Amino acid sequence: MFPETSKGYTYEDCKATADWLMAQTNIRPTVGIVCGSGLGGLADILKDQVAFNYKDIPNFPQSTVHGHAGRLVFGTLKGRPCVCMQGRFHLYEGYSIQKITLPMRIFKLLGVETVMLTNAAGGLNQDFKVGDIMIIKDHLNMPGFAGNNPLAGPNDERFGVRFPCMSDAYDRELQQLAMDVGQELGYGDFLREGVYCVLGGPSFETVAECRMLHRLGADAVGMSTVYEVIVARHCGMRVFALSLITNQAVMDYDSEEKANHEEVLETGKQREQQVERLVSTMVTRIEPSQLDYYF
Ligand SMILES: O=P(O)(O)O[C@@H]1C[C@H](O)[C@@H](CO)O1
Ligand SMILES: Nc1nc2[nH]cnc2c(=O)[nH]1
Repeated sequence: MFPETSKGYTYEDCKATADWLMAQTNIRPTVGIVCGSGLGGLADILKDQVAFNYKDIPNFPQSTVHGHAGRLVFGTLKGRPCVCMQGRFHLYEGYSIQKITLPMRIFKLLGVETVMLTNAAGGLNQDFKVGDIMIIKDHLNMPGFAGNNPLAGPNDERFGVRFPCMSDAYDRELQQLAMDVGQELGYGDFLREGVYCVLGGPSFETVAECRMLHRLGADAVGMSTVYEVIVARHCGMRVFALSLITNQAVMDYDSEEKANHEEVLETGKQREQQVERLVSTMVTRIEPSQLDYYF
């Protein structure tokens, strides 16, 4: 009933999944949220929850990474209908790039207008500290340089154009909103902005790689988000993204530091509440384009 094609999923496959979800809940989300490693608690702030395990959703992959629960949660945030991925998919889990970005097209078909993505990342900018929240203003798509792009393959114009622009990928009004909300909440001391660089993972970076990425203009390095951003922008959704700097990238051969997933999850736990408040306050200030939504 829900076949996977060699090129990924067709429009009809995505629609079948969206229709299946809409038949199970009458919440019609205008905001879609993606939780990064250790930030799954974001989903818990939704009220009136209707949640689905990924394994029960037609076409959905499974979460295989510790810190990614594997649930799609519908609910409301101060009356705003939202959908939240409590756990995302990564290339290094062995899924195709089309498969890990499938939820963005399903968001679109559910009626989502704004996507808010979070991730855990290593800090390359020497002014950044562990626990800083970096508002992403741009990205470096390293796998993309080698042709690994989620839009490779036949283009379906029902989703978007063949050659989408990416110079405006990260919505500037939403970046400003994040800065304003962050200041109001008293987060000024740990709120930053910068460029996120994606690598394939799952191995963390060598010292030489970190030095190179920093020189190329990256402020933080991670293993996700960029592919979702490309697919979300292709189908016309507004995008906001942030990185929680969970560890300092190792830039020095004398350093005793070793990047590890436990530290990533631990930093996530320590900053989860602030990330939740930032995102939830932003959501309450984002105006949906149509006001006749219901839930
Ligand atoms: O899903 P995100 O990008 O937050 O996860 C990061 C990258 C790896 O999956 C993991 C490494 O600790 O955290
Ligand atoms: N690639 C990469 N991903 C991360 N996710 C969290 N920390 C890191 C890091 O240092 N490097």
